[in-house]
Amino acid sequence: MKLKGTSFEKKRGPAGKTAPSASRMDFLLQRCGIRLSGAQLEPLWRYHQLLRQFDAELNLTRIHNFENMVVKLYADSILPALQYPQLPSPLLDLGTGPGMPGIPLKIFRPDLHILLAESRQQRVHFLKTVVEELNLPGLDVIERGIAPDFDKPVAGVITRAVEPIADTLKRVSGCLKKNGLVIFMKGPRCDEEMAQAARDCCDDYALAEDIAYQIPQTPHRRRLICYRRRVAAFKATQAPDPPSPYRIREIESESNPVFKDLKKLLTGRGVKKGGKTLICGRRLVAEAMRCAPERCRAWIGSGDRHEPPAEAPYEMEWLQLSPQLFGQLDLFGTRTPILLYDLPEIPAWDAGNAAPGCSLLIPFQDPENVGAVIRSAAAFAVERIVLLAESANPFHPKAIRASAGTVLSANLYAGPSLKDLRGNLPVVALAASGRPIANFAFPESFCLLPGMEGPGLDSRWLDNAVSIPMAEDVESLNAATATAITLYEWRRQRKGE
Ligand SMILES: C[S@@+](CC[C@H](N)C(=O)[O-])C[C@H]1O[C@@H](n2cnc3c(N)ncnc32)[C@H](O)[C@@H]1O
Repeated sequence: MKLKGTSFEKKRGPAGKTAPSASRMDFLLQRCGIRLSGAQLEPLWRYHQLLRQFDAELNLTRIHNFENMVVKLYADSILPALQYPQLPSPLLDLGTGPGMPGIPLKIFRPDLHILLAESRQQRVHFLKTVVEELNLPGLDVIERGIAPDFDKPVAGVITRAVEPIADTLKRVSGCLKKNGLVIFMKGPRCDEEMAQAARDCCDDYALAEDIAYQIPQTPHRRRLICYRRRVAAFKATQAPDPPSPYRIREIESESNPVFKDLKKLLTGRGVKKGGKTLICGRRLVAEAMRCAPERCRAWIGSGDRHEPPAEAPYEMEWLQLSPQLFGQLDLFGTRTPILLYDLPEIPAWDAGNAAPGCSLLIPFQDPENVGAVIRSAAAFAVERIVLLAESANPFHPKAIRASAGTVLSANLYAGPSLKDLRGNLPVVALAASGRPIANFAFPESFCLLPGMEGPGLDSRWLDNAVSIPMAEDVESLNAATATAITLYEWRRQRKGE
């Protein structure tokens, strides 16, 4: 992928040092254990350029050396996501200054909804410019100082270089939900602050994590200190909480229009038309609420009133269905509440862009195969998952379940139909007649094309096909299984380099 105003080639500076570039930034991040896709590197590089541009006038950071900026600002901001992957969302970055850690974190973890809170007007102006330029959904600026009267509900707070722990814990008392997390990015010596917090805030917060680590390949030591809130957010006005924050609607009749719309979501066509899906199963529902609370539209229950969990968004509706109606939606018989979930936009795939790595083209018509292959693609860190027009909807409830939820945060793109795939694409196809995979060296950049279930592959792709050896009397492997084996071999070769 080519970035605006730069190139991925290494450049030499005047003194023989490697000049700043996106590829140098990528290299430095990788040394810190952080791997970004091209689609993540581009906005980070753009952010870096804006930070440099505005810094001269606004004095945004004291770190100016390129390599230090990458390591001490961007890598430092991203590493909490590797140390503590269960980051909550929405996540308030309290005192973000020029956007640390919130902006690099958002680029690394696009699934998080991040609120950048900053009290100084000039910095707010810079943040708004960055947010507009990067155009990342789920990245907002809160232009005010956070105090206990700030009552927008959040599931977590993260903060770096702002103030002592106890002060922040008190400051977020109006917005942090019960069981929410406050994550402090600290240096190694913060025991005194923690002792103070234990004295002042132990009724409202419990220490949940204390993770010591080092920025890899550097001597810089860090600590991630997390506190879990034991109590509900206090309203600054002390007004009593309403009995339930959710609108509850009882549905008993098959002819209820809301129920009829829900039933349509049991087919791929209904999911596509309605722009929504049903997520079933306790773990997947919790995962979806954590990753994208803003997409959660309704909590669908039956029988005993299982309240939505504390991290659920208040705007969500609560539908209570009769057991008979619920049974019709409970495709997998989990008997646990189902989530009505807004689909994310799937951007169009740019086939002309020879981006590095693997673009997995999916033609499968069985939603379970689509889900299973997305799960494998996530496991083997495929760069792009391209859904061809023939593919079943990846958000069909069966696909979501087969993907074990990985579809909710996968790098999905919408591709053309099989017949419109350009003949000059660097396609590696999968076919029983192909050359044995063990003798094949995967190129740097390619499109992996498995055959459709049933008809298999169009003959125009057979020249560059690989096959997985099987016992003689077996006709074929399941398409998703064959793809998983191929991805394993691709990854193995890449690691061996
Ligand atoms: C030392 S800077 C750190 C900025 C950033 N977190 C970083 O690590 O680079 C602290 C920032 O927090 C902001 N700030 C301080 N108190 C705040 C509050 N109560 N709400 C929002 N922002 C605050 C300040 O304006 C300043 O920009």
